Amino acid sequence: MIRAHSAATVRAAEEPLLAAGEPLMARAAFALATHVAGELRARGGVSGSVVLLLVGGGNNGGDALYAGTHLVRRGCQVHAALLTERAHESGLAAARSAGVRVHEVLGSGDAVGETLALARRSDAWVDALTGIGARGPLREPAGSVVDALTAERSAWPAEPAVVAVDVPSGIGVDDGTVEGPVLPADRTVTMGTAKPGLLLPPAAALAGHVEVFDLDLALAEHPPAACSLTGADVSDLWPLPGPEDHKYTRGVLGLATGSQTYPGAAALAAAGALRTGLGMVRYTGPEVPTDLVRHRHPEVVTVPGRVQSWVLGSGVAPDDAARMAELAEYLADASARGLPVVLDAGALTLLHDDDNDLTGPAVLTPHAGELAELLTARGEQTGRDDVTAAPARHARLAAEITGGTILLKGSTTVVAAPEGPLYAQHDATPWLATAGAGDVLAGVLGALLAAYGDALAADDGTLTGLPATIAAAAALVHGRAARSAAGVSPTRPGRPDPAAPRGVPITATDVADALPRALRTILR
Ligand SMILES: NC(=O)C1=CN([C@@H]2O[C@H](COP(=O)(O)OP(=O)(O)OC[C@H]3O[C@@H](n4cnc5c(N)ncnc54)[C@H](O)[C@@H]3O)[C@@H](O)[C@H]2O)[C@@H](O)CC1
Ligand SMILES: Nc1ncnc2c1ncn2[C@@H]1O[C@H](COP(=O)(O)OP(=O)(O)O)[C@@H](O)[C@H]1O
Ligand SMILES: [K+]
Repeated sequence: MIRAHSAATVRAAEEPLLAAGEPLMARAAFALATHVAGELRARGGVSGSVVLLLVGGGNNGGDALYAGTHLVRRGCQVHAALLTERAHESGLAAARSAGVRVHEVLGSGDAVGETLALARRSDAWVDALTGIGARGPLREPAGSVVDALTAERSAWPAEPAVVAVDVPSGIGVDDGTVEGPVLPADRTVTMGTAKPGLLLPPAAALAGHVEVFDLDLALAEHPPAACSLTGADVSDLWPLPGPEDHKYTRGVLGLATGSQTYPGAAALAAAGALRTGLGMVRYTGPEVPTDLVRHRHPEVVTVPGRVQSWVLGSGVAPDDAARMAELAEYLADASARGLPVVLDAGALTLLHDDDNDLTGPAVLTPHAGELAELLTARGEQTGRDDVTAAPARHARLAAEITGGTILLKGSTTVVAAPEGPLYAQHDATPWLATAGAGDVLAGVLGALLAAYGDALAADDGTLTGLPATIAAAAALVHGRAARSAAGVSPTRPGRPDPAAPRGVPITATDVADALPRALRTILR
């Protein structure tokens, strides 16, 4: 699991080490210099390269100034552009005496022009304007300098290397928002632990490859603010059948998805669920989707009976009054029994009305537009663009309002429960943005929840965070299946790797079909 801690937690965890005289900055600076040298080596060589440090007024700038001393020793010509009145005092003194060329660009009257001129001669730029001490978007002149450098770089995308110190300066460190200029990095060297903004959209896309440099911070007693599951985490929680199992103990999922108008959603949710592995899928719905499900998936049972979780609403339009009334009934029944339930598409509108509060474990699976509608219906006027600008904040708000877990779909899927860590999963490929992909995801998620259904229904509070972890796991597996189907290799958020395979178009059915292939590489 990749864990990210808030700025306040990092400060609290650093405090005892600093009080004990641990040279944290010296260690951080050495690691930073090593990574900058690595980028230079990959681009032709370290010695003789020119490095520009973009230095702000705090310890983030201090990290870079000390790193500059190591780079000078490795034969680099190092320039430091000071973009504030004051810079880290001892770092600056060390840099000057090591031979770093210091430019007080504020005094020139043209900080942007002077920094740009230095940048054009450099093979690497080190972004050390702000770290966890930043307040709000970058102030002037740093903001204009970053705008100019970003424009310069987009003209020459491969050059120079950009390495961010701790975080790309200007991102919302704790919430992943991007409210002003930010220089996109190739690599972010982050100190002690990842920061939420390095995992959460939209900021995560600006961080490039994230390297966590271990400072031995005492983080064990501090829960992460955000995390990303890895394949190993998913393997750990995946339900594996044992010799004593039979189909009812493996989990039975009830699907109330699809409608006369949108029957395909029923078949796709069933495909996703069946290939996730569970004891049985029961389908309930009108004639057209029922016939389609029987035809496509003869293993699905189409008579009612006991279930351990429900998926409601994929392929149901909110104006389909008869089908919506059925969904409301299933939701009330699941709530009464404490069964986990997935609310997708049309079923999300059940929660527009605050009479339908959730009592059992529930995962809502909106995309940005559906989340905006839900929040607006519940009195928080929100547009789709507001959600995409601050996905984590809006997902958390919706979780608090409804009491459910929100799985917010997008290129990075964000999961938020009313409490506990946020999850950010960037496992898919843009090829997944295709009709019906969400129905497959609902099926995967419902199947996993069915396996844990009895435990969740009997829970006395010890499994509070489990639906969120399961939701993140479903997003990971679904994303990897999409990648496998499209033939795309693993990615980080951000600039596409020109050397990576670009992949091929896929359908939602291809994603369901690729689930076993993806699981083969995950389960071990
Ligand atoms: N505490 C320590 O000893 C360690 C700190 N480390 C580094 O120190 C950083 C934190 O240092 P600080 O607490 O000094 O804070 P920062 O250096 O992150 O930021 C504070 C500085 O930025 C300025 N600033 C704040 N908001 C700004 C904005 N919107 N636009 C422009 N300037 C702005 C402030 O005036 C101040 O000069 C970490 O991110 C990390 O890089 C690491 O060296 C590890 C050890
Ligand atoms: N740009 C993207 N990159 C990667 N995955 C995406 C992107 N856009 C959407 N997705 C994923 O594709 C799926 C689309 O689901 P959804 O919007 O519900 O479609 P539908 O309702 O047609 O099934 C979700 O899992 C979502 O996270
Ligand atoms: K920075």
